[in-house]
Parts: sequence; structure tokens; C-alpha cells
Amino acid sequence: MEQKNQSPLKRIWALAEVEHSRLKFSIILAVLGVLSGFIPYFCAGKIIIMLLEQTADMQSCIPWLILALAGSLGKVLLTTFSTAWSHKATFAVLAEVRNKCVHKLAKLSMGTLQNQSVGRWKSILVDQIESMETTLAHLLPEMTSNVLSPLVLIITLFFIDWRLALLSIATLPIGMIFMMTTMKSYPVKYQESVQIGKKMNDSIVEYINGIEVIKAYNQGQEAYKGYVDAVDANASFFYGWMKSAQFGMACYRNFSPAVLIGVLPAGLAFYLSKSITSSEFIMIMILSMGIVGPIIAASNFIDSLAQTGTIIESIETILKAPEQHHPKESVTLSGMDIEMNHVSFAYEKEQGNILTDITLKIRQGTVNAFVGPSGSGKSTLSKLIAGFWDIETGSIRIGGKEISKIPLTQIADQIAYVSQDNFLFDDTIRENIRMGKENASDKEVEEVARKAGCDAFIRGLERGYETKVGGGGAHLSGGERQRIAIARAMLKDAPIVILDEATAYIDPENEAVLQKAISKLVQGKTLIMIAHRLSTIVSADQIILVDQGKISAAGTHKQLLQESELYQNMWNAHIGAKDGEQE
Ligand SMILES: Nc1ncnc2c1ncn2[C@@H]1O[C@H](COP(=O)(O)OP(=O)(O)OP(=O)(O)O)[C@@H](O)[C@H]1O
Repeated sequence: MEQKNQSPLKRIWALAEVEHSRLKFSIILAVLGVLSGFIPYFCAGKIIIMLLEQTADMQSCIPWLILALAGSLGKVLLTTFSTAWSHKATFAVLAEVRNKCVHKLAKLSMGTLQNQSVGRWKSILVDQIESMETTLAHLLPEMTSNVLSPLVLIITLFFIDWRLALLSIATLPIGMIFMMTTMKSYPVKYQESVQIGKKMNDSIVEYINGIEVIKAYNQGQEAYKGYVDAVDANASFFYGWMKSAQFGMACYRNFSPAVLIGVLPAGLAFYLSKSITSSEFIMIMILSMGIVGPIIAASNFIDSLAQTGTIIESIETILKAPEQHHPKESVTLSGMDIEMNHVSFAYEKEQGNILTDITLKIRQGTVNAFVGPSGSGKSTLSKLIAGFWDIETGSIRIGGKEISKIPLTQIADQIAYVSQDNFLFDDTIRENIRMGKENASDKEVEEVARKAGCDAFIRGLERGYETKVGGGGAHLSGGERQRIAIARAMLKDAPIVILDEATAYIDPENEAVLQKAISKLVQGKTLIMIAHRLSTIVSADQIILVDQGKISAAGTHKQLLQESELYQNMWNAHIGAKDGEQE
């Protein structure tokens, strides 16, 4: 709450913590730059006064001309250096923010990650952070200097004549009233614009991700319309917003700089009544004209300031998102037995429990299968064992230790998780397999690929193991991707193997190869498999039947056939389907 009320400027300053000294230096240079820019005004005033007093000749004017030139040059140089320093600091800050966010993502539970669309993550981590570059680099030095420098001028004017000094800033509050009235709705409007932008972003990501389905179902026009609507909504929102802000901003831009409205007649009156000298009158007129320019320049940043504040809010939601709390130091596990006691779990509280009061034991070195109707919670169960989410009710133990007390890296080392949509990175096949064991030699990679039944098809490819897999593994068939994922898991050689529908994409021809690979993968290991094809799990040591988030029965195939009606029905349906396949 306290964070939310913090001013955007404070938030930006806090975010840029690593580069405070460089930024401070850049601000000092910028202030000196703006002050230096006032020198030519001052010199011009001096020369005009000398001309009027008829004391000006070339010799007496030359020092003022040189000073004016030095002032202009100084402004250019100081501003250039200030901008260079602030850019250097900005790039370091943005790199730091990106690194922090990416590190943080790895510590978030899968739930937090999956609750936002890919488009939203990309928008924050790439586009929004990038869009802060110009603001951060220019805002801090330029805004500060453009606020501080007029202050110096106003103080100088007060020393010359306080009445004219006051008049010189009299139009500012009028302009400010117009600006503040217009800006009142800014935070709400900006939030709306972010939401509309997010919709546009999401719709294009969804359109591209779903392009296969769109083409297959000839939904091109319908899906494209969704994107076009989002683009149109975005355009008309911005048009409406700008239209409603035009009048106020135009008044602000015209009223604020109209310094001479007050200074000229009043200054003339004071001069004629001999209350100020001609040189004071001229100097006040010239200096007062230098006040408003920087203030207007500073106020132009208010827009970017509010925008950056909102972006920082998005970044903070990532950086402050709840992490999975696990210790960092490895712990000693006694064996690899897995125990769940009275575990209940909900992805979202409002959604209700997906798993209720689960108690089960999986012994080290045994083959276990989770079976049950679609949506009953089998994958959720296996993901909890793999530590993808933290639980709030019940306990899960591996080797006698509560998994919340085991470092996430240690859990990851103990478990090889193969799901039906194993992600392959846009790298070579060799490197995709090597991910299972960082320091594996090429020979080991090829050996494991042979065992997983993919060596032959890899060698058949033009570039063999050096073939680049398209993003997400798109250039390979589902079955090929699956076998590469199995090879990767075999190389990892973890004591617990979870196969979540790992044979889903396999055609009958390759199923035997894959089953052989799997039996090699799991030799001497604790295996948990989720399989819809019950014939693949009949010999399991333990079959756990999950129904509507509860364990409905557990035992061997034989036991379940005798004890569970649901299992009997599933088995009969499976046998029937198999017969159908064979006919
Ligand atoms: N990330 C998630 N956020 C919210 N709900 C989810 C999430 N993942 C799964 N669910 C829901 O949890 C329930 C159980 O899903 P789960 O994938 O565990 O079932 P399953 O038995 O493995 O299903 P299937 O056999 O069809 O793969 C379903 O209702 C599903 O919609």
C-alpha cells in the first residue's frame, strides 16, 4: 500500500539504486548546463544596457560577447556529457532490472507464471522495460535541472525587484491550473491505455500461437477480426484521450510563457515612476523570459513520469511476487520414498480444491501409475511431487524430508520430469539432449540417444546431431520430440522419473522402441507414470486411481480389478477400444 502511494519519481530513484552516483553526477552536469545557458541572456542584457547608456564600444563589448559564447558552448558541452552519463547509467539500470526480473521468474511458482499470458510477460520484460530507456535517461537530469535553474533565476529577480519577480511568475499558476485539471484523469486514463495495449498484445500473441488451429478450421477471418478490433479499440481510445486533453494543454502552453503580460507594463510603470532604473528594467525583462522555458520543458516530463511510474508498478509486481520458499543448503535424504499426507491443493482459492486429502506412499525403486478420468488431478499430483507448486495443507516428503525444506535445485536434481509437451530450445539436437547433464560428452549424448531410440532418425537428418531444432521443437514430429525428451531425461539419470503421458504422441510402430527406452530409463528408479493406455501400466507395482481430486483406490492391476468398479469400467473401456483398434 505504502509502495502504491509513493511518487513515481521516488520509485524511479529507488529502481535506479545501483547507479545513483552516476545519475547524481549527470544531474549536476545538467544543472550547470542550464545555468550556463542563462549566461548569454545576462550578457545580452549587459550589452543592451551599455548601448542605452551610450557607454558601449567594441572593446567593452568583446568580453561580454566572449562570455556569451562560452556560456553557449558550456551549455552544449555540459548537456552532452550529462546525457552521456545518464544513458550509461540508464542502460546499466535496465540491464539490472531485467536480470532481477528473470532471476525472480525462476523463483516463482508455476502457478504465478501461468496466471499471466506469455504476451503479458513479454510486454513487461521486453517492451515496457525498453520504453523506460528514453524517460530514465532524460528525465532525471533534465527534469531536475529544468526545475532547479529557473529557481536560481527567480531568486536573482527577487534581488533586483521583488514585485517584478512575483509578476514574472504570475502566469505560471494560471497555466498550471489548466494543466492540473487536464492531468487529473491521467492515472486512470493511462491505466486504461495499458489494459487496451495489453489486449492488443495478447490478441496478436494468441493469433500467432494459434495459427495452426486457425488455418485448420478456416477461422482466419474471425481470429484476424479479434486482432483488428483490438487495434481499432487502441487507436480510438488514444484519439479520444488526446482530443479531451487538447484544450487544457493548449491553454497551459499559451498562458504559462506569457511572462511579459505582467512584467512589461508594470516594469514600465515602475521605471517611469523612477522606482527602478532602466538597466534593472531591461535585465528583469530579459531574465524573466528565461524562466518559463525550462519549467515547460520540465512539465513535459510529467507524462513520461506517470507512464514510468505505472511500468515500475508492473515490474514491482514481478519483483515482489511471492516466491517458493525453500532453503539453499542441500539436505540429506534417507532414500527416495515419496509420501503424501492429507494433501489438499487449489490453484486458485476461488476455484476450490483440485486435490482433496490425498494420502499415498510411493516406495523407492517401484513402478507407480496414476490413472483416472480426464481432469481428475493426475498431472497436478505429479507436479506437486516435482515441487512446481508449494502446498498449504498437508505434507509431501521425499526421502523423509518435507519438500519445502529441500532446496528447489536439489528436488530438480532428484526428479526427471517428462511431460507430453516437452519444450525443446531453438538450439541443436545435441545441446537439447545435453541439457539433461551439463558436462556430458558428445559420446554420452549419442549413447543415450541410441538407447532412447532416436539415434537413427537424428543421423538421418542432413546435419545430424547439429541440426537446429526450430523454436519449441517445431521442425520435429511430436514423436521425435518425445524421444529427444526421453533421451534428455535418461542423461539426467535422476533417481525419480515422472512420465506425464510421455508416450502420448507415439505411433504404434515406435511405441515398442519407446517402451524399451523407457524401461532402460527407469531401471532401478522410482517411476511415476500417468498413462491413459492402461495396457502400458498393468505390471506396475502400484496403480493409484484418482477420481475428482481424491484417491479412489490403490493397489496392483489385479487388486483394482477386484476392488474398484471405476477401474473395472476404465479397463473394460480400454480393452474395447483396443479391440476396435485391431479390427
Ligand atoms: N495451472 C492451472 N491453473 C488452474 N487450474 C488448473 C491448472 N492446471 C490444471 N488445472 C485444473 O485442475 C484440474 C485437474 O487437472 P490435471 O491436469 O491435474 O488433471 P489430469 O487428471 O492430469 O487430466 P488429463 O488426464 O486430462 O491430463 C482440471 O480441472 C484443470 O482444469
